[in-house]
Amino acid sequence: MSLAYVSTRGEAPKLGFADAMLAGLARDGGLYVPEAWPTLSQDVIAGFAGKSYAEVAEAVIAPYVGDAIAPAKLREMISEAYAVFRHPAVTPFVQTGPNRFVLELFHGPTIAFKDVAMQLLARLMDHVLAERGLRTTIIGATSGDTGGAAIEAFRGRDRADVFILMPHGKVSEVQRRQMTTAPDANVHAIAVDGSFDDCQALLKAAFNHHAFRDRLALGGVNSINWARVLAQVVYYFVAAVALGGPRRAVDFVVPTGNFGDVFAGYVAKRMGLPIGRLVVATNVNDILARTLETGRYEVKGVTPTTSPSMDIQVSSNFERLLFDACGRDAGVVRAAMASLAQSGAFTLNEGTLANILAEFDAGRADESTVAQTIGKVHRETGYLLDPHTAVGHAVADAAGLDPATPTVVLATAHPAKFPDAVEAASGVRPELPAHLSELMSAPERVNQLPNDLAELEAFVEKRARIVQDAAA
Ligand SMILES: Cc1ncc(COP(=O)(O)O)c(C=O)c1O
Ligand SMILES: N[C@@H](CCOP(=O)(O)O)C(=O)O
Repeated sequence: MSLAYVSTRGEAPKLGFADAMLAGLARDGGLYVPEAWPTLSQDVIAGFAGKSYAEVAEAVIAPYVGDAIAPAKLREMISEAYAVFRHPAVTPFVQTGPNRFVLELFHGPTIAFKDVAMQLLARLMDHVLAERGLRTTIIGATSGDTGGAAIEAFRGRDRADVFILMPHGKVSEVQRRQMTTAPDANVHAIAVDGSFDDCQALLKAAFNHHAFRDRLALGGVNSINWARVLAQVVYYFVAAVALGGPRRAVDFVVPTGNFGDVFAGYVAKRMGLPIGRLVVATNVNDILARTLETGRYEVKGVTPTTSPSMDIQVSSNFERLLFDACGRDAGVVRAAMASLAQSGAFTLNEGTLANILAEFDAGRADESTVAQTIGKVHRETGYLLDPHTAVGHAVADAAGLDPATPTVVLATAHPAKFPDAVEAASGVRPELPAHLSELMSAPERVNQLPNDLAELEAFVEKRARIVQDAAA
């Protein structure tokens, strides 16, 4: 049997795994979550020691998939997805201090952690679409990394057209080129005049326009899609077990923007993984740190930083945490989201905030701290952090964590994605891995659009093959 998935806003139909994955956003604007958290026994978790990444992935993911995909097919897709990674461990560690470990999540094709989930998601979606004889039109929003990973994972696939919205002029050159140099006809990079939050709002508005959504069979590859978050749960198990779990707890510090990655850590904990603290690390765009300090989630303007992928104010997956932390009362979530839409803020009640603080800590790192951290870690260990990982490393330094507990900082991007910031902080210009050697000279193809839903919809309608098929 497949688990049922419910919307955080309680007004969309319950779906099985495959339908929730194809739906992306729930029809009531909410996010799908499993009706209950599957758990793994401590013996099963202990048994992950010595297993390959793909084997652990199968054990963690299968309970969420149930009979929606045949087990042998699921195993095959997982094995293929992680075979494309350039490191045999898929997500190896580097030690940067006593009991401090950096978990490198950037050995996939686009050298950011998004590949870990996207390589699997593309295969899962393709499989389900092929079984059903369907096509999808994917709209994605990116602050820099999701877009490149999605384009790489879906390019050339016959069943999906992909439209990626990026904030014009606000991603790094490497990130932009990863989105604009794919020659495949089924992928479209769109530079929007606005911020990532504008891109994500456009995406959600397109999904909430049901006539458009249905005509185009819209699909999502952002962390609004439950399957994206699910695939990210795996590396928490892999990392914790490598450091002695489940016999001892491990703390995780997670560079955070849209709250998908750290929410995946929360899911791992709900499943039975002994995680000590989950630390939300933000740059100066610190809505999440402020929310945990004050109980008030309040959107302010976005400040550009050297960690542009985390220049986010409206942090989509916080809605999933809110749903759990308020006792899964969809009415509370609806009220909070209505208040957010109306006044740009909502306030958590005491019990909900206490439930969140029981699991999470938070901290922020400003720009000079990020630069100092890159320089210091490089001087002391020879290791180059990217600016997003440096946010995590700096927050870990200040978080007051128990020194006897291993701390894992998630390394979410390769430093060569942000060479200017890394060079300025360390004096060393990081080189792109060899497989990206053509990237900086390949011709670019990009479309520019205003921050306007009607224009976006017209652009997509004109190019999506699903519309052309229907007209033929
Ligand atoms: C390099 C990098 N680090 C951290 C984050 C933040 O992750 P999340 O949005 O899952 O919180 C992102 C964007 O998602 C990113 O691209
Ligand atoms: N930082 C992300 C923003 C989108 O996050 P997602 O996890 O919801 O896809 C990016 O790099 O695009």
